[in-house]
Amino acid sequence: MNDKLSSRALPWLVCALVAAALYGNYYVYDSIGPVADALQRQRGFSDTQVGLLNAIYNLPNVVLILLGGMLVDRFGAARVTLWTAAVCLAGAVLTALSPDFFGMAAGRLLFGIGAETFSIATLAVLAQYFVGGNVAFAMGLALSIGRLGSFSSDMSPTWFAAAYAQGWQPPLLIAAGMAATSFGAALLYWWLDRRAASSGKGPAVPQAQPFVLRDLLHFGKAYWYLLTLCVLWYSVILAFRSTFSIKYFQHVHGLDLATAGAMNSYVFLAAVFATPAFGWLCDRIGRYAPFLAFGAVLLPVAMAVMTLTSASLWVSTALIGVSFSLVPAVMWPLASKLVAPARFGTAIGLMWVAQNAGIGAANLVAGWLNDRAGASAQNPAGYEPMMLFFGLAGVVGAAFALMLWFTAGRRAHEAVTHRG
Ligand SMILES: NCCCC[C@H](N)C(=O)NCC(=O)O
Repeated sequence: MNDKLSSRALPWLVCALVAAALYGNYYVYDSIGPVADALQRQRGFSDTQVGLLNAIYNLPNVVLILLGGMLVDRFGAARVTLWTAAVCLAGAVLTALSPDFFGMAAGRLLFGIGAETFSIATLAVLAQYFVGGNVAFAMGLALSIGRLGSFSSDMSPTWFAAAYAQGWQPPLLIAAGMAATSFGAALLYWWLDRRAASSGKGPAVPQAQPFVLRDLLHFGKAYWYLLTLCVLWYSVILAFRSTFSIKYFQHVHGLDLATAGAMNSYVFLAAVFATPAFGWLCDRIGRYAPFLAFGAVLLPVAMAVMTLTSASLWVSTALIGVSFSLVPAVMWPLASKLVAPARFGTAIGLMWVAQNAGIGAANLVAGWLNDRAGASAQNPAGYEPMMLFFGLAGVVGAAFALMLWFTAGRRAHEAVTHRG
């Protein structure tokens, strides 16, 4: 491998491949929402079953994320990225080809088992290759390309209208194709990493930082407020935007599938550009907690506008778009400021464990509420309990963000780096 490629271009080439792998992975994650209505009409799935297809992604990860972190430490980020991309591909193929609900759920389970560990491994890859600098920018960039995958999934009813016209299965086969692309990118990265390692030009692999239960005692109040916000905010945003929103737009606001998907997609599109921009802005002015609180408050406001007013869906979509761009841009850097660097792995691991439990539960509760109230195109009012549930969760999340701001996020607090 030539020296120039190793020293300058290699980290960015790795970043591009990781981003491409994340693109396919996020596309598959969001592929259920656009076919939710078709699954109900053509296969007779209830909303509880539709919710379960996404909940089953999260629930095993309540335990597996910790194991995934250990796998990355034990076998290295490159191998785990490749293995988990293969597991995700197998899951996506099984989901698309299954003749019944149980096979499909098994596919989504397999995909979930691979996907969250895959995400952790990709973060570890970037941390290794950008140890000399630009790590936050590289991570923000890769996350943005992942969001582009979510955007593409929501736009797929427009881009692949012919596939959607044939029913629920062709769109899921396209998702399986995206998983194959993600695997291809992971394979290419793994090959590049091996070549770099064998020529002595690979990244320095950092000392493993295992999950240490005792560390939790050292986290201050502000960390627990942030964790609670992380659980509630991601539960609302992902259970709503990635599972039920397209169907909700179709049934309650009378949009056709392509328009509903496009409306949902603008949230992700905004995040592609705005997340790194907000991150840059917060870094420049050195304030995080007020921006986090502002983003968190916008979510229940958007839910209220969507449910209680006759304002155009554009208004609530714009509000959710700002929230979806601002909160992740601030949450992860802020976490790194609230705990000592040596405990950062434990802090993030615990946030993702709780986050997965929350998103899984929110998908199940929302589906159950819709079924109980008979939510459908003929009974749009049946969606009200779900929206109330999401609204209340958003309000509690915003309250924790405000508490975080007032206890540990004032200007004087943020001027000093917390030592945890
Ligand atoms: N691929 C969608 C689920 C991502 C969950 C993951 N644990 C996470 O929080 N990623 C960061 C993000 O904002 O997507």
